[in-house]
Amino acid sequence: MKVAVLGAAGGIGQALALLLKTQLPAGSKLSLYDIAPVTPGVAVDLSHIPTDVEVKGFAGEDPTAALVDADVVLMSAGVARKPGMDRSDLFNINAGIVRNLMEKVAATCPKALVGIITNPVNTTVAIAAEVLKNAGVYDKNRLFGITTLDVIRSETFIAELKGLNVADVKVNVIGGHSGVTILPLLSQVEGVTFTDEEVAAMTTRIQNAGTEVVEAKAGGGSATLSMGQAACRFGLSLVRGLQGEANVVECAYVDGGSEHAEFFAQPVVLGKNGVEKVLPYGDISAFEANARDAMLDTLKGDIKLGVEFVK
Ligand SMILES: NC(=O)C1=CN([C@@H]2O[C@H](COP(=O)(O)OP(=O)(O)OC[C@H]3O[C@@H](n4cnc5c(N)ncnc54)[C@H](O)[C@@H]3O)[C@@H](O)[C@H]2O)C=CC1
Ligand SMILES: O=C([O-])CC(=O)C(=O)O
Repeated sequence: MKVAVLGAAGGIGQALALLLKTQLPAGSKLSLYDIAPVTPGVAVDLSHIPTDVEVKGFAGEDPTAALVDADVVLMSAGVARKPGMDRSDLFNINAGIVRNLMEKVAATCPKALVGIITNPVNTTVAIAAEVLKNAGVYDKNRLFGITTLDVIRSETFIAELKGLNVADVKVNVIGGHSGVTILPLLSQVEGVTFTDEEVAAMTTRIQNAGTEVVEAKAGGGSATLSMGQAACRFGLSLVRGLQGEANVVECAYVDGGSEHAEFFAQPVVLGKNGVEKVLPYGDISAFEANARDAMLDTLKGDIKLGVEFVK
């Protein structure tokens, strides 16, 4: 199994690469690419960790060498937010970066499962899809926006509030990955009840959790370590699905035939070809149905921006 990380010298990329080096199955290959010249050095550094995962690093303008024979590509290349910015403010720089890297993915490893981390995810995934379509290699089951950070935050915050073991808390988060498009389905959390006030406050906290980190880092970037963990969990789930493990389920932002929008985050079963099955997200409360309906104009606008950028 070969996993390529694009943006591997960055805050997320280095954390993710470390976790993958220690957690990928024995015999895997880890391929690190970043425009930054330090990247081969990051690979040398990781290669001294005694696990059976071979690490190679590539720098410069062209990611092709890193992408050859990749089964999974995880992309965090781009710029991150500073206080006062929205994720959508990253579009001007990151849209072009994602487009250019996806052109290389389409040409070099068109069958790879691709997980997009680079923000604004609601839009960059649409950009990636358009590039793959233009190259004639689009397979909707192989492209994912990684929204796992919203899931692990929800699980952490709920466990804290209710005094639970976080390992026992499972939450689906649907929609997209910015502000009001992030919708945790708190009504479905087993064995937990929330007051209306708790639902409103918890939903807002989860939606603003990225900003919480951006402000706490005070100009030093956005979530990197928790995102490294989230992307590692999602990447390992992709690998487990590819290896034929049954019942691997994650929420992800996919082109899954949703009635709500062209791309919509919801639970999916992962398998040998990426999305094996899109799962219904189940019964939701009136509060959640209102929030879902209220997000759709924003989400569809974000997607349209990505489609139009490539066209
Ligand atoms: N999906 C999610 O839940 C989350 C997404 N993000 C996003 O992930 C992205 C990366 O964040 P960080 O790692 O904190 O940023 P960072 O600035 O620490 O790292 C980004 C890396 O991308 C590299 N890069 C820039 N242009 C490139 C190109 N053309 N080709 C290859 N590499 C290139 C840079 O050299 C740098 O090493 C941001 O867009 C951020 O908003 C961050 C947190 C959560
Ligand atoms: O908020 C940001 O800019 C980074 C991000 O996507 C997150 O932490 O969820």
